[in-house]
Amino acid sequence: MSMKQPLRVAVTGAAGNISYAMLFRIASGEMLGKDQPVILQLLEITPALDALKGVVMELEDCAFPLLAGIVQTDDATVAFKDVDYALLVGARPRGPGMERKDLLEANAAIFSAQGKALNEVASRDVKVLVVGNPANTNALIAQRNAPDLDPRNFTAMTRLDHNRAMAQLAGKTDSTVNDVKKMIIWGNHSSTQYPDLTACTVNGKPALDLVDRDWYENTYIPEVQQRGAAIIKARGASSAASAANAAIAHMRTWALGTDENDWVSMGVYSNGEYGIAKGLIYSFPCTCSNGDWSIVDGVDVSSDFSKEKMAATEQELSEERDAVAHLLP
Ligand SMILES: NC(=O)C1=CN([C@@H]2O[C@H](COP(=O)(O)OP(=O)(O)OC[C@H]3O[C@@H](n4cnc5c(N)ncnc54)[C@H](O)[C@@H]3O)[C@@H](O)[C@H]2O)C=CC1
Ligand SMILES: O=C([O-])CC(=O)C(=O)O
Repeated sequence: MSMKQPLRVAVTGAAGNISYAMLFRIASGEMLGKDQPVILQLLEITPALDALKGVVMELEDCAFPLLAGIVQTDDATVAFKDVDYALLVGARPRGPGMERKDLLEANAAIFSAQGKALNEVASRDVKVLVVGNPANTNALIAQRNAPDLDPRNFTAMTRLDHNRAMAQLAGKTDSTVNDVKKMIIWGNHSSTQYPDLTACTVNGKPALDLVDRDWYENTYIPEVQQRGAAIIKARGASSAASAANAAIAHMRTWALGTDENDWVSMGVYSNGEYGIAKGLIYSFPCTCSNGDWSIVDGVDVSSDFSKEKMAATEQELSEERDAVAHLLP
């Protein structure tokens, strides 16, 4: 029997596709460690509570030794009560031909209500990951509606983009993802994101020495940017298992730390780093230790190419922020 106290983990949209690929792995210890019991606090909208009941029955039937309790509710103040981790997944997914920001109108209100609920009842150290799209701006909305919580507690998921970028590069260079270090996704989880290989290495060699500039600019970057849309086209539904995997990895890294000599990409609160407007939730290269993240300092962003790409995705985030100004106290 473990001696650790259970941690409380909220998951919203708990009867949805991503959650179905995620909850069982959280309950088995893949997110917070094989010695860390968890209490799952699951939020759904009222019409989905029956479906949620089925998911909970399955969680029970796994008899996970680390699963110390399950709460199922349609009330955010119940779901977020005293939570240490909150994975905000519940939101509408996009369909073919849509950009993620087209979901802003449908989804933004969810995150202002949930920010307020987190502010009211969550642990003061709660670590929040927003997965629901458009993730960066939804994270901004939640953060601004939680004035009593540190803005650093609110993050948005670009780990899936980071993992996609590593996998595509490993494939191209005939290596494995284990050989790829110091990948960066800058900016928005959208088609303006900038997958940057300037600092990246493969087996210790600069990635940009191993690939053609033309492939990098005209094939690689657009493929990473458009990978979500390609999956929607192929599957008829947006990525779920890979999104769940990235959410678990994001939280695990935040809680348990980054590997030596490497970093991850996280959408985090900008304090003006790299000249990015203060207050935006922008994806930066980050290291984590002791349950805290910090933005990696000193990455070379001096090329015109990098400057342009970083500014374009910042501009899009500013526009999204301005479009939801009415939800930003
Ligand atoms: N940041 C990222 O990298 C990724 C983000 N996503 C986004 O994640 C979100 C969820 O995707 P799926 O699980 O595939 O969708 P889904 O439609 O299968 O599930 C969403 C669930 O959220 C629930 N929900 C809706 N409003 C809610 C509310 N106010 N409170 C609690 N639950 C609520 C729905 O009832 C549904 O069960 C979408 O917005 C999708 O675009 C998806 C993949 C990657
Ligand atoms: O593309 C989408 O709408 C779902 C998503 O965020 C992704 O797969 O990156």
